[in-house]
Amino acid sequence: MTDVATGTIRLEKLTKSYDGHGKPAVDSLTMDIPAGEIVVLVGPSGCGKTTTMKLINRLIEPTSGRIYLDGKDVTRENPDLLRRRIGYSIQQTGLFPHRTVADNIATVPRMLGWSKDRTAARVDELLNLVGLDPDTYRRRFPKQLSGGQQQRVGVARALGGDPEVMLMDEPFGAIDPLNREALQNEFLRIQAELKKTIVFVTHDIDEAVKMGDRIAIFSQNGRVEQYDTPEKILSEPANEFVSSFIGAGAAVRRLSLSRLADVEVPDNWPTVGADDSADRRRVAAAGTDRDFLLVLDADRRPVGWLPAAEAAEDGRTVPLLGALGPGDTLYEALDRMLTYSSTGHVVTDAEGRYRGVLELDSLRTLIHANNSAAGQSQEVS
Ligand SMILES: Nc1ncnc2c1ncn2[C@@H]1O[C@H](COP(=O)(O)OP(=O)(O)OP(=O)(O)O)[C@@H](O)[C@H]1O
Repeated sequence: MTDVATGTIRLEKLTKSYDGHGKPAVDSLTMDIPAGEIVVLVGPSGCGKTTTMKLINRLIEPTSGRIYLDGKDVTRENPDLLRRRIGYSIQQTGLFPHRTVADNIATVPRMLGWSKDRTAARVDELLNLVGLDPDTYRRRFPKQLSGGQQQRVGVARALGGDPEVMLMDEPFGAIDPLNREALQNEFLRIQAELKKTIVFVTHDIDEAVKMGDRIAIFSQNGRVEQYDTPEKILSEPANEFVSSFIGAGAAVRRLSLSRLADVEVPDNWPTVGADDSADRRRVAAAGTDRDFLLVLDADRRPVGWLPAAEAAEDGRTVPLLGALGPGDTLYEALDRMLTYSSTGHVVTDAEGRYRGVLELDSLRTLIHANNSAAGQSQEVS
């Protein structure tokens, strides 16, 4: 087993029975968790998600079965040593209330015996990584932070000793939807850089679809009903349990898996330059039946909409609403269109330059293509 990638986890027939409680909390669970991926455990309350996590880092001991890390059996390894290789962040953040943010983040580096300088540098690096200014936050105490900031510190602390594996138990559970989305996005950005092996628990299927490279749908007693990519789970649920767990709206959820960077956006919208003369603007307006022309600056960055009827006048534009970038998904595009009822939505590239304009009709075409690719072309029509 020498060629196993760092961070690979294998659970083999893992069972946890609590004394005096009939059925095991986790019953003979076998699961391979590939290195560098986010695997999301999702399922109803009491199905054994948290127990599985705690078995992985040996916060609780299995009744039977084995745990392998990097191909090595760690079922009997010293749990303290094991936990230094595995970061753990939980819903209630578990921050030490009487220690500063810096001290909290330094927990594992200290345990590992890092020097003061190396630890301090690591704390600042991690604070920057999770989007908190070190000078502002390192000396604060947890209660002087908002819930979302505490979550960020929790994530930074879990990353402290640069672990191979991160276990995250509903890490964004207690956060309001807006901040939750921001944290999810930031976490995905961090993960794109760090490529840790992450086991992530949630009860929210939307969060699972967004965060997971793979999703394990648990039913009861740590029984896995399906372990697959989000695409497969949404388009080919393995059984009734999975179908009912993902609920209605699987086709809509699947939209959140397609990014605008990966689809073709119509780029034939009439445009004019911000410095164009009134004459040129008039010619452009005469050549289209659109009500608005899109105005681009010298770098082809969209600056506003020009009403075609006033194209020859002073060139005053109407502001752009809800421009879409390459990281936005078809789901976000649809949401934007329903929120702002304007006809077209500008799509830009990573540099903010004009790529095209999406309208409800062109979006519908993309959605159909997306659903056909998943083998279910009839769901959204
Ligand atoms: N210390 C314990 N003693 C006895 N039973 C326990 C103990 N901890 C958990 N259980 C039981 O084991 C089962 C699985 O619990 P677990 O916390 O893993 O579920 P979960 O899927 O994480 O649930 P939730 O989504 O509600 O957090 C439950 O039936 C629970 O009551």
